[in-house]
Amino acid sequence: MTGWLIKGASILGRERADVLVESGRITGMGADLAAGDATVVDADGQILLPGLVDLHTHLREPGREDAETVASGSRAAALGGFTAVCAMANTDPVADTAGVVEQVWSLGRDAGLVDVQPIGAVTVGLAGSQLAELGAMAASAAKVRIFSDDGHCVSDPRLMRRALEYVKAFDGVIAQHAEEPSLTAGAQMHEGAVSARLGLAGWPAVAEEAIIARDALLAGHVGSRLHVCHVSTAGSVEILRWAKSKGWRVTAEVCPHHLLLTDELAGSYDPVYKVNPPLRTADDVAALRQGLAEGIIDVVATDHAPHTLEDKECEWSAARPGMLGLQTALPIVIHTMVEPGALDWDGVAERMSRTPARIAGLTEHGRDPAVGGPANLTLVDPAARWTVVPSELAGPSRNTPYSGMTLPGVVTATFLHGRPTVLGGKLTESAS
Ligand SMILES: NC(=O)N[C@@H](CC(=O)O)C(=O)O
Ligand SMILES: [Zn+2]
Ligand SMILES: [Zn+2]
Repeated sequence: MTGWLIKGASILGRERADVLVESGRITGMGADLAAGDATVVDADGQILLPGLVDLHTHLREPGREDAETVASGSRAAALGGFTAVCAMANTDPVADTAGVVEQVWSLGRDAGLVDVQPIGAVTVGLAGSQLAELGAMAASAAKVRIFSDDGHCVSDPRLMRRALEYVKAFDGVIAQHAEEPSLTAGAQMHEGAVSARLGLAGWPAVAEEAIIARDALLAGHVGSRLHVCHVSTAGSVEILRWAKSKGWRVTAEVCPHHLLLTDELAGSYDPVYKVNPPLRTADDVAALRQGLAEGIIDVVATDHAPHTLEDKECEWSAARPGMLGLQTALPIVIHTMVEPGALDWDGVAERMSRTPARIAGLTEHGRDPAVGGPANLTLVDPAARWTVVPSELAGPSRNTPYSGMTLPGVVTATFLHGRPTVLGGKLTESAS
């Protein structure tokens, strides 16, 4: 098998080097490497990053293949520069048994565009009353390490405690959708001045913050790992700061949409802006950016949540919450964090590759380009701009909130285990 010579890329925004990729590994790095039999990829002016890793992706299979499949979501992921995604468990049937997580895992392997790491449900059927077979999922071929009832909160504190205790045996982590359900009954958007003006029922910040505080205390108490999904409020950042100061094993993610968009958009009554947790205020956006820059928020995760036209193009209250995210995540991070100077390219690698890989236990991902290391790589042209056209995105769903926006950063190539899944900004022949 001949290899690939990535020529002249800036490695994590620093020195320029040629990178030779052969048989899945990086076999050479340095100035002016000879191409030999390898195919040259001109990377002048481009940034080479470790392949991006998403801790929070909804692939909808099994059950809602009309919105997304493992294969279509894998295409979106590769185009977005991802080499690994963690597939959320809120499918139909729910990924709460070894059988379902193994099915998702093997569908990912068949698609072959990104490593699909299934997340297992915490409770049977996401119903919140009985622990799922966590041990069987961990021992399965899918080797599940992250468990989440995402879409629902594990709201019973005793059950949450037991789940945290249980996963310690295999260094697992509970990823919590932090939403106290009794405070969000009927909620349609962020509770605040805009919801009062629009007359829509609100989702108060405290519904998120109360659960994060409780779960941080529980994780500290039992010495286990907690990961907080889609943090969306300034108060949550303060609670995380406090939890980390205690030395507790708490990590957190923020979604690109919460780094850019605000609750004012609900005034359009366009359900494309409906999401859980909801878009918050400009002050929250500023605090989330600051928290991400400081590392109080450890990672960016997409919460890629495809929905069909029927589920989105209806009245606001009937629409499902969630937005597409895989193909726009890196551009939104460049726009909100890199261009304003809040994060450099090493910071992007840390928040979108190294740390998510470590949290998920994916040892072949999240590693900086180095000779002998795995060739899971993303090449991005930071100067190029593109305009988001929903119909041009991968997959059957169209629910992007960025339609018509021109964003910085084009993923020109993605390499998965040494094989390009994307070249010239397009899925490779063998990959499409
Ligand atoms: N984020 C959302 O608004 N929706 C997610 C569920 C979730 O992440 O809570 C979905 O599955 O559609
Ligand atoms: Zn959620
Ligand atoms: Zn989600």
